[in-house]
Amino acid sequence: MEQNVPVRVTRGHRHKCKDSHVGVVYTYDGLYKVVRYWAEAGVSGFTVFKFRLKRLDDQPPLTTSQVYYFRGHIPNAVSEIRGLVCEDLSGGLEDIPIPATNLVDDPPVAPTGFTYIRTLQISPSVQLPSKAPGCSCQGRCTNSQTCSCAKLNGVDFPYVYLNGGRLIEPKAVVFECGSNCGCGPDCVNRTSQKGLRYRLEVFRTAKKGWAVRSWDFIPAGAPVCEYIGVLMNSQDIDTSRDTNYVFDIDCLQTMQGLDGRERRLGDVSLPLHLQKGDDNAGPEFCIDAVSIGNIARFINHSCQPNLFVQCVLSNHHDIRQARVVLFAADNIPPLTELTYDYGYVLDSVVGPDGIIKQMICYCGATNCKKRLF
Ligand SMILES: C[S@@+](CC[C@H](N)C(=O)[O-])C[C@H]1O[C@@H](n2cnc3c(N)ncnc32)[C@H](O)[C@@H]1O
Repeated sequence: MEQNVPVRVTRGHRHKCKDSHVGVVYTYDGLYKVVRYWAEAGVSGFTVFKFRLKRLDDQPPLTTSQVYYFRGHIPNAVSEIRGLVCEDLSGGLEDIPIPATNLVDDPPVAPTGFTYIRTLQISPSVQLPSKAPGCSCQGRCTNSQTCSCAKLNGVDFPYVYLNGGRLIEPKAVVFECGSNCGCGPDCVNRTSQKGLRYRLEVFRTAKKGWAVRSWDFIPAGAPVCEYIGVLMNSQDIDTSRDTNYVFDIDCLQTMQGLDGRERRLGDVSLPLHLQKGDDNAGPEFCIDAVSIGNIARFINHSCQPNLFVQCVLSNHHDIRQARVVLFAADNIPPLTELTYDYGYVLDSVVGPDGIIKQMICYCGATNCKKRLF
């Protein structure tokens, strides 16, 4: 205090959860200044020195509040869910129900205007690629020297058998086993094909519409969901209507990286045999989830996301129609909003009238670019 040296504060929160071995969760709360100290008798009669600390300005928001928040509010039953407006948005299609909550609108409304589907719908104008040959393994693929799908990924399987399968690192494209493979549904190289694993909730926000969070801890590298909608030719998209739910399938852009993705993924390039086509031509296919889609259509953008987009090939090997799967980029604590980087280049979105469109970003990240596009 006399030398005016700030101190770092770490707080411990008692937390009985299976993910904490010591029963305490620690959060770093930033730099504080000692503004006063004094001595008083403690509960056992000994003299105890006490210090009053004041948090310094211009620091990231406190994380302590998040710990208290998620500790108290993970419901155990439907009846405990505050602001429930729909018990299962998937209408029973997913193995785990997806409740929707709304504590923002008065009266609270449920998400409307779309139909939930679990698998991609194919627009009649889209020609599907021919099927990939597949490996000849049986049961589970375990030998990366003999599994032809593992070999396509380089030296080893892209996933490890941990928590139901986790991606070791982001890749240009992940080759999974598909319909012509000899292995079964438990194969680790089908990690992204196994449906939802976490209890996800769609919740209403004040400024971003609907959003998604998980009640469960999600470990880094775990698949969260696939972006599902209608697979369309990009040129068939009617730009005069809502294009906010259209995901361009562009593995080159995804991997060469834009802003947040670039930092996270580093210098990754597509395997040579997949580098065909004109890079500047733009994506040929997209997934339109405006009126038909799954949970992924509710996931918002963040300039500091906790999910990343991974292109995955399973039944065929045409990257223009790769599956788009969202994986956890970090260990994600329960009740944290799930987000990914939409990857827009600023001023790249032009309306049907030829005027550049802009959208304000409300992600709240310290490095927020302030605009989505
Ligand atoms: C794919 S939808 C995501 C779900 C959407 N919030 C909803 O209510 O259905 C994309 C739209 O969500 C909103 N959105 C997503 N991320 C946002 C952000 N960081 N800031 C502001 N709006 C955002 C924008 O309206 C965007 O066009």
